[in-house]
Amino acid sequence: MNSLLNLNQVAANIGQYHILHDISFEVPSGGVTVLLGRNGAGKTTTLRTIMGLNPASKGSITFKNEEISRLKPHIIANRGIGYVPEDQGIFGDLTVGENIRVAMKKEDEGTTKRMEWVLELFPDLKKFWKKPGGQLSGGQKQMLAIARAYVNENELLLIDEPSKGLAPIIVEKVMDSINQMKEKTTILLVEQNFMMASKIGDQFYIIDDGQTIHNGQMEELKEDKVLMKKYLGIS
Ligand SMILES: Nc1ncnc2c1ncn2[C@@H]1O[C@H](COP(=O)(O)OP(=O)(O)OP(=O)(O)O)[C@@H](O)[C@H]1O
Repeated sequence: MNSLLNLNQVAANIGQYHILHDISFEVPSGGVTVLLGRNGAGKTTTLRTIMGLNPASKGSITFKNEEISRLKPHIIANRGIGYVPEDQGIFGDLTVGENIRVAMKKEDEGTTKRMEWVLELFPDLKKFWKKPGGQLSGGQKQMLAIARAYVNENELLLIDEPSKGLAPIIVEKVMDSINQMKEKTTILLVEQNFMMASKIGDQFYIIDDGQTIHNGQMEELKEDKVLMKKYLGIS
């Protein structure tokens, strides 16, 4: 098993509700793996389950061939998985610089280099370094959320719907940035915007009603109108 992350028959509950029934997929090292599916299919819950925020009730989750499904979220994060949640998780009262600093796990050369790189990628963050996070535009908040995860020495980034609520032109910008980031780290992306996902994704898994039901290369999916209509509602 050479995949970076592997989920095998994972189930998870939220309170009394069985939300994930059978999630199985692999994320190879490098590139972008995309989780697709309709609203409420279980994509966000899958990412939360990987992070231990919503622990798995059954099945196995391995990261670099080690079982992580029974570990606490901060331990999982320290193993090298960064998480950009759907609500971005930035501090509205802290400046851009402070938001990045509090996210840093180390202040070493590697962290400094990654920070410099990500500030080149998102020049707005440099420009608004002293501005409170709460006063940024939607796109800038998304860039800040991604930068906070990227500055740490992670081998895998989980990014939940980065296009959500953003204007098309800003979506393009965020997409270009993730495309550049994929040269440096492995990305597991949840995305409803199929156009965006298909441009940057290498392989995909479709989740429906808490189960992984189909997977393949993104190039193939673009040609499969029947599948897109049936599970993604795209015609
Ligand atoms: N706190 C909660 N309590 C009860 N049910 C929940 C809770 N959070 C999510 N769910 C349910 O779990 C299911 C999966 O939700 P999830 O957010 O993982 O879906 P998703 O595929 O990410 O969709 P979306 O893009 O709409 O967020 C949905 O039916 C949702 O209603």
